[in-house]
Amino acid sequence: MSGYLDKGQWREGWYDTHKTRGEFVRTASAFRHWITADGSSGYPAQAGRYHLYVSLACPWAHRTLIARVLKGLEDLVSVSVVEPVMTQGWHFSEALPDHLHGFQYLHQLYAHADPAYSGRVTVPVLWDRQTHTIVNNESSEILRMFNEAFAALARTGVDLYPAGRRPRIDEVNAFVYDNINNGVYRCGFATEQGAYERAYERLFSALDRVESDLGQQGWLTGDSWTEADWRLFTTLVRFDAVYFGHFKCNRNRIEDFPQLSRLLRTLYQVPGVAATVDMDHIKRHYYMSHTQINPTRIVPSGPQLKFMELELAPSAPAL
Ligand SMILES: N[C@@H](CCC(=O)N[C@@H](CS)C(=O)NCC(=O)O)C(=O)O
Repeated sequence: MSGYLDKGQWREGWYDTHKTRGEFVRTASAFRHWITADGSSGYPAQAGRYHLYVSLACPWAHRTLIARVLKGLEDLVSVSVVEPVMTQGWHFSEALPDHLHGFQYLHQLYAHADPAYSGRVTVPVLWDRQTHTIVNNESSEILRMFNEAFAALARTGVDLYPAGRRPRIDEVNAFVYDNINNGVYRCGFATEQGAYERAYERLFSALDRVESDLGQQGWLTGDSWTEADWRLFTTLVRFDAVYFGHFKCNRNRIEDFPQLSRLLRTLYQVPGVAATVDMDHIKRHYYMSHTQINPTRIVPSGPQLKFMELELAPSAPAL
């Protein structure tokens, strides 16, 4: 079961959708410090200083793991992975330990950063070994920091947010976030029929629009991928296995959209990316953690996912 911290104390509980007429409204991330190349923010980009906490199930955390791999930051930024099924929220185990503090629960990390913290305990979390605090727990910002602040230290010259395309990337990100990334959650976590139906219409009309745009230009913002494509990818990769059934996003599968499934297959093939996709964590997390949606906690055996059956390029490294 999930919950939240109330002045540093753990409490069980889910999002209260009564106040919002059955609609799921995501809360804003609380830690918003910024790592810079020159350290003027107090958080300089340095090898070995920062530690990333992720769930392999979570699409927001997934963006940061992908950026870490594409930039080649594996030796610079270390990682701990939480267990996929929630008990007192995200937690660790012998198999998946907290490499830095040996905590049992992620909420202990939040309370360690701020003993009076009130709010949800979410992944991803970027931790600073030097100041012993959470630098940032907002995935879109961690992604940008990995891209920009670490550029000089990175193993690759990949630029996920090229200067000339920023306005277009920002525009696409806003549309994809509101309607698709968060849109699937709005369907799945709706607690009234009307709220669900509105979310469903909005989600599929957005997918139709992206499908048609992709037919014109190949990638979301031009002739090569950027962070905008990767931010869509983490939702596409979970869609047929989880959102279609568990979140009732079932007008079509991604497999039924020629352009969206092409994008999914192509991005999945980029070296290093397949190792960041853990379908077992993804399925177990959603089907076993959201007992308000799936009380039996049975994890479906299917579907067969064609994009995962393709042979990978031999250079793909492990996570
Ligand atoms: N705005 C955050 C959202 C992160 C988020 O909602 N993560 C989910 C997992 S997919 C989480 O940790 N939820 C736990 C909870 O809300 O209790 C981000 O993008 O980093």
